[in-house]
Amino acid sequence: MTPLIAGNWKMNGSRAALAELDAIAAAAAATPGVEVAICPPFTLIERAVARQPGLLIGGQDCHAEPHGAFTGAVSAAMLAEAGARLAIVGHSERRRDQHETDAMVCAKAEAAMGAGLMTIICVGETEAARADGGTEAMVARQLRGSVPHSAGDHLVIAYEPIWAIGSGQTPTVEEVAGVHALIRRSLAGLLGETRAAMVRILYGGSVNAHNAAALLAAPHVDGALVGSASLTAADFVPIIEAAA
Ligand SMILES: O=C(CO)COP(=O)(O)O
Repeated sequence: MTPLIAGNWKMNGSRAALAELDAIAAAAAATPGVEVAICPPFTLIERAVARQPGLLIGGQDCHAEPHGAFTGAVSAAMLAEAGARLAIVGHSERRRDQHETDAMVCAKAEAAMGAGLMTIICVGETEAARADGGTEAMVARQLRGSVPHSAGDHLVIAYEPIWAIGSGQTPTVEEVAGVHALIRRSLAGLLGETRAAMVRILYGGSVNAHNAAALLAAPHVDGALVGSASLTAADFVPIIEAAA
């Protein structure tokens, strides 16, 4: 399986920051065995695609409906028309701040796949669930609710423990391997063994140049979803290289 290293710029970046894509694209071209994606804010997608057409450029969200009276929202088809080839849905920051439920995330994922976009569905436990030993139950429940039954090879899952995002803390490599194995088993139950085997499962949460190699070497870790360390080529390129 080709590893995927995806950067989520969140609400960061500017036209000037797109200059970082040049060195990122060069690193991606030099490591053909690794797929590299950047998800900038919506407003930068077209320029990012124009600047580096070889990179996979994506959106950080999409609406479940194709069009209509949804002020502030962007549909999956609009992302695709802007040149995006993937979409992140169900990021924990949107589940928290926009109150997105599993059902809403599932509808967004269906819309994104319907528009032909590679679709990264994010799951991950809260700190409280982890403290109670509830990590696997929470992740399995999110998968059951968020993964469309029709999902095929466009599907990517990102396991992002909420407490690890932006905190500098990560689970141990063994813990990550355990949750990724659970995700693979859950997907097999939802989609069947054959389709589940094709789904890339990314780890996200405080991935950096120092911890990437160990995390990416864990079983069932097929790439990374990177936040702050994707904002500059200096931080992101070593993570791409660690996946090679
Ligand atoms: O939320 C994340 C990516 O989607 C992870 O963010 P950080 O890499 O900044 O912890």
